[in-house]
Amino acid sequence: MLHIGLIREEKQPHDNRVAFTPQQCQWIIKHNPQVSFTVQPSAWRCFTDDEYTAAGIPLSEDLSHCEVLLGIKEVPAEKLLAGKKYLFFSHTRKKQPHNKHMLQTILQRDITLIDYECLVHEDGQRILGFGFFAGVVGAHNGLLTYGKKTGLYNLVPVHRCHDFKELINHYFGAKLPPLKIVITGSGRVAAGTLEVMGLLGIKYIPPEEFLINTYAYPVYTQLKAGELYLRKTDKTYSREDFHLHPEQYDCRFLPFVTATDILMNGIYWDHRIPPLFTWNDLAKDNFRIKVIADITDDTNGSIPSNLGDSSIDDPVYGVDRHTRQQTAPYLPDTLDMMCVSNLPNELPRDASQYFGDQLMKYVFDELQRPDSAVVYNATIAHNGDLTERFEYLRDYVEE
Ligand SMILES: NC(=O)c1ccc[n+]([C@@H]2O[C@H](COP(=O)([O-])OP(=O)(O)OC[C@H]3O[C@@H](n4cnc5c(N)ncnc54)[C@H](O)[C@@H]3O)[C@@H](O)[C@H]2O)c1
Repeated sequence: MLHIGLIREEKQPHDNRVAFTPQQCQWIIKHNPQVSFTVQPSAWRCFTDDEYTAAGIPLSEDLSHCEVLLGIKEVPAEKLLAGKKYLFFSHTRKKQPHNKHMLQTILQRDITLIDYECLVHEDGQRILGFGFFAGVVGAHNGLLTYGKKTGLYNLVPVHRCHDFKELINHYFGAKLPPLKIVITGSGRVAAGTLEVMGLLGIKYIPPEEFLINTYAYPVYTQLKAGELYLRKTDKTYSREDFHLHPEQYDCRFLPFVTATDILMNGIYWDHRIPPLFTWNDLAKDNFRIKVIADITDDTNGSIPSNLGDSSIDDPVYGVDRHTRQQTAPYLPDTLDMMCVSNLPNELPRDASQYFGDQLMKYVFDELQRPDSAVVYNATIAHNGDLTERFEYLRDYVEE
């Protein structure tokens, strides 16, 4: 038998997502009679204890009989059970200082830690992630903010909806004014934003036409890395080369600041990649963008006016384009920034189901194979010792 426990999220503030929904647990047990689930009760999980009970999944505070424990966020050190195999997002692989004590405890307690973030397909693409629903919520929030700012229309906040289906119902009959939206990126976040464009019937326009034309209806364009960056020396773009040497590329976004009302930013970014525009560009009269949904969300990162995270309850702040200071949002001359860092928590039931689907399809069988390379490559600690791939964390845990 394989006993799997779904742990309660204990990190503050409490996360409301879960690795498997009640229906997914039910489905797995039906098709894998050798597997059992136990769920630790939780008052803040997006699926209630009663929903698990109704699906025939037992609840128990005590998970000591489970070999595998599934969570989402980091587990507080004092809650870690010795000798268990844990899967969660540990945020330790970049030696994050705030998680050092947790990893030290994992090693002391002979725990095996498999990090979701390190589970990748053969081509290096990540198997698990919440980006799609971050994109959905981010795009919605960008549109909602623009509606509030201009007073032209109203949208309901996503977290007031029970789930994505209810959100889609709100879209029936929604009529948006003519507005121009730029979406950046081509990953899961971008896919989520495109979903919202499709649901609202916002029309795609190729970038070169978007730049010069005006439209009587809402439109969007998408800028992928190939359209955003050019190598300084020969004005070409090669994906492989860009990933290796992004500092050798210029960003070509600038013309779009004069032709765009809402920017939905979903690119991959690190500090070597040039920002989309500068503070000086922002202060110019021809800067047209009124709202930025910065889903990528790096403080002073790809968007210089990202002055830090906002929250689901208070998602938008204004930025004065001249003083560079944070202000109240929705003022006539502010640039309004939506910089929520945990967007999928606004649609936790759908985000959890999507996550669980990927986990079921691509990880579940691997977990039961003793020689799985996919699992091995994501195993940071095995029975209380760092694995070879993660040996580079030794100085971090021994500091
Ligand atoms: N605000 C939120 O709640 C939230 C939630 C999820 C993700 N995010 C952020 O959104 C951004 C995009 O996430 P995603 O899920 O779409 O990512 P993804 O992994 O699905 O896609 C990233 C894109 O960037 C490209 N890329 C990958 N490595 C790269 C490199 N080294 N250099 C340049 N490009 C590279 C990939 O080819 C892909 O097109 C990330 O910064 C992520 O942290 C934010």
